[in-house]
Amino acid sequence: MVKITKVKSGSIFETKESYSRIVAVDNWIFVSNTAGRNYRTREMSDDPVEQARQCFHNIEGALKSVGSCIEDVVQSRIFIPNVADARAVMDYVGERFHGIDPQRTVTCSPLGAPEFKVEIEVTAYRGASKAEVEHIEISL
Ligand SMILES: N/C(=C/C=C/C(=O)O)C(=O)O
Repeated sequence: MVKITKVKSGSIFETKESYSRIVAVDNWIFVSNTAGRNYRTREMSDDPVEQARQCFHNIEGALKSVGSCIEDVVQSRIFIPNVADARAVMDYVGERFHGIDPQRTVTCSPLGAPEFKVEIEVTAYRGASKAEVEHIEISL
């Protein structure tokens, strides 16, 4: 029997707009597009890199709640509305994913409101961090 776990993490929108921070289907873990807001205090920095830091904090906490971790991430989608913020944000994201190397999509397109400078969505596979990984390098 498939096991499905749905996690709400404190964003007021999770209830208002009927979504989960995480839906875990057996070992596959789908994390919603996550803002750089502290959901408890409702504080959010104006600085895009600080927001990215908080996005990772939120995602890591959510993954932990289902027995997973950032090292289990296999896919990432980074949304940065302002192209001018992309270099700094992606340098930070690159540091955080160093050695994890998930699949990645980056897009510079509008988010729900102008104060959101970055949002991050990931997919993880519980236990991926402990799996044997074959690294292949090709030249295209
Ligand atoms: N994308 C999101 C926006 C939420 C903002 C907020 O709680 O103010 C999210 O993280 O779900």
